[in-house]
This record gives sequence, C-alpha cells and structure tokens, in this order.
Amino acid sequence: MKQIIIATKNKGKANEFKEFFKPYNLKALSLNDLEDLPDVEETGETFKENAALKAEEIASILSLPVLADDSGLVIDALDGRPGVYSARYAGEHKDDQLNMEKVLSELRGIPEAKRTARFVCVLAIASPGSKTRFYTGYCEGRIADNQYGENGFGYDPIFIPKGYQQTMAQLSSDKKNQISHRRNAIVQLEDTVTQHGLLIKE
Ligand SMILES: O=P(O)(O)OP(=O)(O)OP(=O)(O)OC[C@H]1O[C@@H](n2cnc3c(O)ncnc32)[C@H](O)[C@@H]1O
Ligand SMILES: [Mg+2]
Repeated sequence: MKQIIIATKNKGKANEFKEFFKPYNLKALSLNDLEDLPDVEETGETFKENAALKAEEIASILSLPVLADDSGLVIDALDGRPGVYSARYAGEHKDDQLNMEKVLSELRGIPEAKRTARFVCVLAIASPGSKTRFYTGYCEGRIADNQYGENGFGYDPIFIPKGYQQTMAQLSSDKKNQISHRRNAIVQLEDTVTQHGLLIKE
C-alpha cells in the first residue's frame, strides 16, 4: 500500500488521518510509527509557522514529502486563547484533562451566547526542494458548561459544534471526521494529495 508521513506524535490526530486517507488507499504513518525522529520545537507564534516547522524539519531529515498539522481551540471570550498554546495550556506535560479544567474555570459565569469558539487546523506539506504549501480548516461552535462524552481527544468533551446539542466527544468518530476543522483542511488539500508527490512508496 502507498504511504504518507504525518509529522505528528498525537495519537488522536494520527488516527483521524489514518481514516481520512483510507479512501485513497494511502496508509498514514505518524512519528509514532517511525523510529529515531526528534521532537520538533514549536516556537512559532501562529498555527502556520508551527505547521511549517514540523513538516519542514521532518521532510528534511527523511528527504521525503511530509504533512504536518498544527491545530487548536480559539475562544472568543478569552481573546483567542488557548490558540497556538492549546496542547500546553495548563503546562508543559500536555494534559487534556487539566487543559479543559483551565478553560472551563476561565469561562465560569460566562453565558452560552458568549462562549463562542472554533477549532482551527493548518496543514503544511513540505517536500524537499519545493515551496511548502498550506491548507486551513475551521469548525465553529461553543464551549459547554462541563465535560461530556468519551470520544475523540483534546478539547472534544467541552466543544459543541454549531448546529449540534452534543459535544464533539459525544458524536461518533465518523461524524467528527465529517465536520471537523481537520476534515475541512483535508478537503482543501485533496487535489494536492492525488496529483503531487505525496505518495512515498508502494
Ligand atoms: O504537534 P503534534 O505532535 O502534532 O501534536 P500536538 O498535540 O502537540 O498538536 P498541536 O501542537 O497541533 O496542538 C494541538 C492541540 O489542540 C487541541 N486540538 C487540536 N485538534 C483537536 C481536535 O480535533 N479535538 C480536540 N482538541 C484538538 C489539542 O489539545 C491538541 O493537543
Ligand atoms: Mg504540538
């Protein structure tokens, strides 16, 4: 089967990419499937900068085209936080539970209408010798009053997509993968995947 490398160590993201690429008969390999690759430091101030850092560093080490995802939750009432700091919002150890508790406590007392937020996903495709390409997807919604549901990862238990009454973590993984920021970004890059050199081996 043909393969595509995703420069992520996040198992939740990696599993979603595995599903997305199945219809292309493409096997998505994450950094958890490959040995001896460094942790890329995310020193950028934007999703785009961090996505480029991850894709370009791994592409240059492997001399292969690489896809990276930088994503996060942007909350209006918190002036856009946690934003690019979503993974480490409550500390360097990247704890989903503590991150959600921090957001819920910062939003305590804020009424439903003012709890608007969106998930953002910026994908970068870096290919040695070519210019890095970017694709962005959004998923609009609001922050719930508590955590609900077990599916997904990250902030899914506190995020209610627009048009739904349940959190992302209460929806099935198939449903999430139809409406998510990551899906919406993937749709943008579909042509690139099918037409260009992302298929690294048979
Ligand atoms: O950098 P990699 O290795 O890909 O893994 P990461 O978890 O550090 O990924 P990011 O730097 O892009 O940070 C994204 C964070 O935003 C949150 N997030 C992104 N997509 C999400 C989703 O689909 N559902 C829930 N939370 C999400 C979650 O907390 C992630 O850890
Ligand atoms: Mg990260």
